[in-house]
Amino acid sequence: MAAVSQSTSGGHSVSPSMMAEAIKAQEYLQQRIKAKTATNSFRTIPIIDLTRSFSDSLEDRQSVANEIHEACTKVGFFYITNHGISKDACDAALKLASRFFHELPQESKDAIHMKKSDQFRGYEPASFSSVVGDPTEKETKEAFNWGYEAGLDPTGGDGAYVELDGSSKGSPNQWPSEDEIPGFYKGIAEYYGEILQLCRHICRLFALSLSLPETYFERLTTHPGGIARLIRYPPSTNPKPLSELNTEEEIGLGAHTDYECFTLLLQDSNPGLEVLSPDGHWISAQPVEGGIVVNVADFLMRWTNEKYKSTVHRVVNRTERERYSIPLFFSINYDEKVETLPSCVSEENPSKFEPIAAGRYVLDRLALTVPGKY
Ligand SMILES: O=C(O)CCC(=O)C(=O)O
Ligand SMILES: [Fe+2]
Repeated sequence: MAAVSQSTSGGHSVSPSMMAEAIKAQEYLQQRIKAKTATNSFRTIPIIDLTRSFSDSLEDRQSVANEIHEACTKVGFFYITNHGISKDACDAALKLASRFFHELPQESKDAIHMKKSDQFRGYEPASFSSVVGDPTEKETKEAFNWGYEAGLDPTGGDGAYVELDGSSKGSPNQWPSEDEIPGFYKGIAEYYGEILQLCRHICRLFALSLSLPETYFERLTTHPGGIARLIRYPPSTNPKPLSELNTEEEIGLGAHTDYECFTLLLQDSNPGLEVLSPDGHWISAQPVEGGIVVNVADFLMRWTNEKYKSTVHRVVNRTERERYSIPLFFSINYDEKVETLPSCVSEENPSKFEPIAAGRYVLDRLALTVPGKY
């Protein structure tokens, strides 16, 4: 998850060493936004056809994993096609996003406002939060955020779900009333369930891509972290093409990296997502027919000893139409404390990182985006 509603993350205590690491990660992000290095620069985002990943042949599955390895070491972003989620299911989810923002009266949105949640859930009005943690940095997006609950998981989960801070409370999700938006929960559950299972499939490919046993991540994803959001970007009031000459952008979502393992992003047919090549060029992640965007996030970058890249991105709606997107930020079980992956360390390349629990890492990053709080 990129930073959302940081002003609601109260009560969280940060240990000095973890705090130092979170500060370093934040500084590293700022460096990447400003730095211009030719190393690892890219101009296109690879498209990976998942057809062979569903094959009975390990060789087929490994060949897709090899493409993922290439994309993650070079770009940190890729599209997947033939992923098994139908066009109808994707269209239905995007339609639900539009219904949420259009059909629900403002007072009903306010009734589930994110400030009522200590877990970043619910309705997030435009400019309520900013990924850079600076309230003067306005963003045009508005969103509805929810997280994993066992009822949304087609496997039913293992009953051991915990939140980011390691506590297990009841579901902190704030759902709109069924009377006002009939079929909303059911529609969300259908889409979320499919995406969650796709995330687990991708975990198997990630394992193969990192020369690990295919089932390596399975026991770590029995009650995964899975914050998702419906996002609406209003039409641009002054559309400008993506160009080096335009420095004043109408920022939908500021430049950031995601914090978890990886993100699966469904976007509608309007462009808006832009990915920063290390040489300073913004590359448009144009919608691809039937494609879902996958990007490596910071926890996975850390877990792979920085072998896999978590790449800076932002959203600018350059059209006169509304844009909708639905990211899901997939994490291993938040209470799982892990060391750098064994295939990413060697005598010549020792681990750069201490073991850390997945949820703790995300929470420390979020905490830092509350100006003056820690
Ligand atoms: O809306 C998009 O296209 C990207 C959203 C995103 O990057 C995020 O929510 O972290
Ligand atoms: Fe993001």
